[in-house]
Amino acid sequence: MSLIGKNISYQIGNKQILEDIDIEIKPGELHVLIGRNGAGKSTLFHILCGDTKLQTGKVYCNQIEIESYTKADLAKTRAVLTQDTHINFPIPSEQIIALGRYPHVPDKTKNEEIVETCLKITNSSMLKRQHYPTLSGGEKQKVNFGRILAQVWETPPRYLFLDEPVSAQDIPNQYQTLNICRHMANKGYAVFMILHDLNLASQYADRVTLIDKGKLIQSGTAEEVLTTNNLEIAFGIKTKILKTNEINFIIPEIIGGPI
Ligand SMILES: Nc1ncnc2c1ncn2[C@@H]1O[C@H](COP(=O)(O)OP(=O)(O)OP(=O)(O)O)[C@@H](O)[C@H]1O
Repeated sequence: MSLIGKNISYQIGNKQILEDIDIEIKPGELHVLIGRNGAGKSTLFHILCGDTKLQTGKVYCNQIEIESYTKADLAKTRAVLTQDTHINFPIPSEQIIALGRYPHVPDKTKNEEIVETCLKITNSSMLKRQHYPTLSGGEKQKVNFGRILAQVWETPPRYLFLDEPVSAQDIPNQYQTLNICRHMANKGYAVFMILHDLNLASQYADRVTLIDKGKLIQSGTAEEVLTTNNLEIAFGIKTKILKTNEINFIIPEIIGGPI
């Protein structure tokens, strides 16, 4: 059981966005995709989760081509947190989380229990009756995280796809979100996320995949991939790596100056 992308290439007009990428997302692993703005992370992410149609290459989810899944089966197999969820009507936050249960058998008691659990673990219980459009950016992100947890809250292995899940969050909420992701991976879920914070990647990832200009640079443990050499190739920055007992901290050289 795993999600495998093979020889994935993608082009828009004359622009090559992705070139011959091979990648595997495994249950039990927290896998972080990193790279510069425009490197092709979101494009790859949306191809792997089945939201963007393949041009070249294949994606197999549990040995079955992702394109042969029905929308309903895919929704039970993997949940996707994107960066923006625009909802402008006055719907209570708990109903947003309840949307995650929509693909499943309508078991009212069980679904209500799952929604309550997902409100609780994302620290969103106090927001449950507040209308979604009135939430702050970080609160919306937590509620949407709760929604995708509710969507795959069944027996693992299932897949969680998260595009910059902590981009709007303060430090305690960042750790809370990533601790939940860690817990889900430990339970046997496959967790695949895009992160820009290299130190969070270093701290939480079992596997890091680094891409640059649509090409795979390296995939491996954080220690193998987050090297001064790779970071200079992909980000064009010089870094120092501070090794501690817990993690390797990446300290970038301050670049740029006043305009
Ligand atoms: N419709 C389009 N026409 C032209 N170029 C496009 C189009 N859609 C995406 N691109 C380009 O594809 C490249 C990859 O985009 P993508 O969103 O995958 O990057 P990313 O690594 O997720 O970046 P970021 O970190 O900024 O979110 C970018 O250079 C982007 O400008």
